[in-house]
Amino acid sequence: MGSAAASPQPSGNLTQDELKRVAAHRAVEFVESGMTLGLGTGSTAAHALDRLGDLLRAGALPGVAGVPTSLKTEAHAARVGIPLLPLDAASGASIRLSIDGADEVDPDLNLVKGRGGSLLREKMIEGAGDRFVVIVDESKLVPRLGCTGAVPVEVIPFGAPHTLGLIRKVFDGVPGFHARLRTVPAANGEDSDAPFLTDNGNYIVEMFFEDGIRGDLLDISDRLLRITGVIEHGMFLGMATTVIVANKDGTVTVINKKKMNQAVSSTSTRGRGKSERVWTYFEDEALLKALFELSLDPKWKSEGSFKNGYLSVLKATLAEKIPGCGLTAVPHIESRVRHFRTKYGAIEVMLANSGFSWDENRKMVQCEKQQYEDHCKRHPDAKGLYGISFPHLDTLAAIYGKDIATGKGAEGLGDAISNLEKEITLEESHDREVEEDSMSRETPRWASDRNLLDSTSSTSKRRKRDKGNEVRKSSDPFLDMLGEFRDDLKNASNHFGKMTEIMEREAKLQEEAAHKDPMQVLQQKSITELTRLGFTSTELVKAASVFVNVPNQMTMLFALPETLRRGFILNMLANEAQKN
Ligand SMILES: O=C[C@H](O)[C@H](O)[C@H](O)COP(=O)(O)O
Repeated sequence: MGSAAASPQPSGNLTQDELKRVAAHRAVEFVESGMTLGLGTGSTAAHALDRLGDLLRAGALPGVAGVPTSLKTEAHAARVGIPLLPLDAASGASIRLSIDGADEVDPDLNLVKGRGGSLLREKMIEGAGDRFVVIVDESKLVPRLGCTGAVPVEVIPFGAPHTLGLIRKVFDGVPGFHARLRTVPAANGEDSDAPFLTDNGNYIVEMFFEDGIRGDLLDISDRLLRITGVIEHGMFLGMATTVIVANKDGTVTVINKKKMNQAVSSTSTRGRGKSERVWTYFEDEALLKALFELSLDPKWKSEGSFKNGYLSVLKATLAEKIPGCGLTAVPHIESRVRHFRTKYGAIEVMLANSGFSWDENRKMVQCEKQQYEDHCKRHPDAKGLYGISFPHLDTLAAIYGKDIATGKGAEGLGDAISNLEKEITLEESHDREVEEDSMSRETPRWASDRNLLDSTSSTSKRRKRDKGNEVRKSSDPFLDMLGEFRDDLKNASNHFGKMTEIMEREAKLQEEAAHKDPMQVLQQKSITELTRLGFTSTELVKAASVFVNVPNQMTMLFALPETLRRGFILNMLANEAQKN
């Protein structure tokens, strides 16, 4: 969509209202010209209305119209210039997208709405559309619906005390439950007897729970709706398709319902039962938090690998944090950890290639769709990442990449070693687990530089290399050389002082290379030179891609005086980045 003004940039110390605006502006990015929208109600949705109004007035979204979920929203939308439609057969069928706030969002993206009294029209309109995007600040995320305040129920005024009694019966015996008719505060701010009236002229019963609603929400919903005086309740079950969360630090997490449902491991563990399980956002968070904590404990992680039994520790932690979650060490947790490690690696591999970048705000990889699809043909682990938020990248980097953050060699060659170590650590971690479990399983294919450039390397080749330290050969000696070089870095990387060893080995490689094809020699020489010049592993890989396509760049590198070589490569990488 077009944009009349920039979305708010994330930063620290945002107020809750600013966070609401951040989420709202992000949601408006989903709006396209010609769309009929469901327009939500409340302080968060109000920011979306303002933003839409700005865009419409700037001529950015021709043909957009909205169906308001309340009288207040109707007035607001009219004020900011959003054309309005009533909810009739035509508009109901064509509502492409609704954007609205919520009072609570649970781990399954069920919502409590209606604390502003607009739940009935909201449910009608948002239920009629194709996509329902919910916008909240982080404070709205709850472990269970009903944790933070009232769950409203719209009832007809006739016989309201009687209906209230029937509602109470549904929760008979539930400790701490109570319900009351909502009233409007008197002018002096104190309680009054005047019932609150919805836009539809109805009353609201407010239900309160001590620690949220426990039990089957659909069943509870049915029981409430079977009460004749009840018109609708504020539990929006299974309706949200996307939830946009503005986090305290101003970053945004986009949780996609489809993605959550697809978030099952594609890995099969033979002989150990099915690993398929839908993980909620909160379960993922709890898992990664526990994994991170374990990674800090040398009893459970050392030399880049988690130790036997760590899955059981994770299981116990999750059982304590999320009672009743029923997550098992194998296959559930094992499979999910592997999923995260694989996707983390896949993202790292993508980001090492030109044309891919990381959108810190949306927490997703940015690239052209075609480029992504081509990449996936060579790197299937990257599938399922296009346009999907991956909020855990930083945590995973902290878990799997923290060993490299030794503070030594923050720049230059030390950095190159560290970065390479990071990838090697990931590979080691996987192999350790393969040994733990003799069952056959997929092997992540992301932990080798070779995969950055050549997808022809097979699992069996890697296994052979890993287990027997045999020298591997691929169809491309240049890539082999990169791999060997990496192995050497791995061996030497425990201490920066081992650089001499690496360079000696490099000299030997060069000597060996002298008997090879002149192009190979040049490639080896170039990579050694780039390493000497202090380029990181990511830069090395990018440069290698250029060298493969434009060998003259290597010739030019050595034609230049040493002092100019680093600048030359930086320039080459910058040009390459611009091209993509
Ligand atoms: O009736 C009110 C609506 O359901 C609102 O969407 C909900 O109460 C959230 O409002 P706010 O964005 O002001 O927190």
